[in-house]
Amino acid sequence: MAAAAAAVHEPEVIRDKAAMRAWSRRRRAEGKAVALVPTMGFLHEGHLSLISAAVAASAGPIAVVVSIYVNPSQFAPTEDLATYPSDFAGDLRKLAATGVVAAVFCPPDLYVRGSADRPSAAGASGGAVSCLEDAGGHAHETWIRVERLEKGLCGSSRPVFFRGVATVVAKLFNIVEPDVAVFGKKDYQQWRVICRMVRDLDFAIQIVGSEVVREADGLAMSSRNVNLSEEDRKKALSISRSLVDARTAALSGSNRSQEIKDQIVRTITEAGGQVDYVEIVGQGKLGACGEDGPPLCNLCRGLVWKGQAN
Ligand SMILES: Nc1ncnc2c1ncn2[C@@H]1O[C@H](COP(=O)(O)OP(=O)(O)OP(=O)(O)O)[C@@H](O)[C@H]1O
Ligand SMILES: CC(C)(CO)[C@@H](O)C(=O)[O-]
Ligand code: BAL
Repeated sequence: MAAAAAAVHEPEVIRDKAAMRAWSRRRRAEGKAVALVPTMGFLHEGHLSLISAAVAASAGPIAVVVSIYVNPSQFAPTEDLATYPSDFAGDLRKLAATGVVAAVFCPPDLYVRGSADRPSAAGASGGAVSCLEDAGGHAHETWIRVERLEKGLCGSSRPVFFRGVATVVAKLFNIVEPDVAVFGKKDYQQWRVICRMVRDLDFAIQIVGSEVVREADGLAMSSRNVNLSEEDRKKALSISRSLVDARTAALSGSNRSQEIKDQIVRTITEAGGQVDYVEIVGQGKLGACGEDGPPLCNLCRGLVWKGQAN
């Protein structure tokens, strides 16, 4: 017998901040919890798993909002803002097919821009640190910095990334006013930064961290995977392979974090990859684990690394 087709539910598309806030308030007045899944679009199964996690997080009626916004302030001018993949029509089809997404928030812009005839905060001669700071005048100038957690790991090669993420997520929280928000542990440092911001700034929002979704061959799903050539994709498999080996070493009793890190670097380098960093850290504070820090007990889930897509 054929399986019953999943219900398709066309989500409401909302582009305006005030309309989004009003929509959320109406859902709450109806007795529903509002769950937010922030994304930058070009959706894949990893994103859809966050939607399932949002539904699972709520005991009662829930209205799920997925935001699609490629946030310029988290990109350095040297990064790929202009070429970030997008397929809005495809995203809407995927969201409708889940049957559980009530609204898609896709604002054209979330920032107040300055006027070009007034000096830029970055200086008339440029010097912008993110893709947002090109406008000057009375442009956006308020930033959230999670001062310790934003440093190191991915923050070393992307010094304005977490400032941009924390600020845009706070803006999304203020606009959507969710009860629950879901983030992927693929971006492990990002998830921890957001948890800390929510704690420190008293946002009344439950933050859910959702497990990494991988392709059958182990590659973590990621929107930017579409940019990989067949050859690069094969090289990228060395990332998950090296992590599985690291976990095996840790589970079999190794407490030598430097050896484990060296082995990860070797596996990726031998496959033709270039390593930004490999660190073994505790899950909460993201501080060093192993020889220089606390014991390696959290290794299996606390590994954080950067290659493409954790
Ligand atoms: N494979 C995955 N498993 C679990 N969560 C994921 C996965 N991929 C993305 N997410 C989560 O989805 C949310 C939105 O991520 P985003 O839209 O940047 O997609 P992405 O695939 O991470 O893109 P990129 O290729 O830019 O890293 C984030 O919370 C991210 O951690
Ligand atoms: C959380 C986020 C949507 C903020 O722009 C982004 O960093 C992402 O998609 O991971
Ligand atoms: N999910 C990560 C978003 C970024 O790399 O900008």
